[in-house]
Amino acid sequence: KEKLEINREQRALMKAIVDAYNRHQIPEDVAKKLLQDQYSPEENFLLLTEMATSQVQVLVEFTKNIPGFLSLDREDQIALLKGSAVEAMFLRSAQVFSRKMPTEHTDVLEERVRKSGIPDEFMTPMFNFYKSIGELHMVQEEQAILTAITILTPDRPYVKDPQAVERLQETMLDVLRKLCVLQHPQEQQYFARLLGRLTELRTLSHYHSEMLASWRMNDHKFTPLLCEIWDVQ
Ligand SMILES: O=C(c1ccccc1)c1ccc(-c2nc3ccccc3n2[C@H](C(=O)NC2CCCCC2)C2CCCCC2)cc1
Repeated sequence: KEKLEINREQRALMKAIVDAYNRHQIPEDVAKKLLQDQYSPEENFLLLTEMATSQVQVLVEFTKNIPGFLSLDREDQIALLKGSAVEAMFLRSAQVFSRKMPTEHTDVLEERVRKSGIPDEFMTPMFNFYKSIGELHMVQEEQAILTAITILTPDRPYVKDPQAVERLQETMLDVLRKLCVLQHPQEQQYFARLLGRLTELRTLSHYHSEMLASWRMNDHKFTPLLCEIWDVQ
């Protein structure tokens, strides 16, 4: 029977990641804003670009605290951030959506997102993803480590030393696997289901440039950081 308990080193790794994840929260809670008012597509697009810009800054700070990340090749660090930013944004949006709140608030939030200006053809895959994340009832350690695993994906474009990234990712996967067994002893395949969400996340993120281009309004303005990260303009 392989050793299942999380050893001291893994506990330190997990603590470093969860502390960083909690320290770098999104400043303004977009859900609160959306629950307050119904905005026009233009206002919603502005809200998205503001939220997404601050989230990318938060993501960079979080990533710098992933043990081992800063010892990767500098250009690979950039390639990993660029390659995971959209996925990290959808993952964070899913976590915002599935946060514990009264049912009527979730319904209003869903309505506001549905009517925000995002083209209809993306609604089903996007909300399927949000709901599948919600059903997992992830604890914050799992959310933080899953975000780190998403960032440390070796097969992002332009990564020169994927093996170095794979070594870091495998360390995270091992901690997450043990955490899942400990946190969800009844659900045998919980860890596998969690990883399955990353596949769904990658598929959803492929749409992102069309989602942006067909946001129901014209002359979409982006911040320089988003132009860099989202490959737009
Ligand atoms: O089309 C999208 C897209 C995806 C990738 C690249 C570019 C565009 C695309 C991108 C996010 C959401 C999205 N799904 C959400 C679920 C719940 C709550 C808000 C959500 N949002 C947006 C949002 O602000 N997300 C924050 C969440 C914190 C981290 C930074 C991002 C708002 C923006 C105001 C209008 C309505 C949706 C919905 C759709």
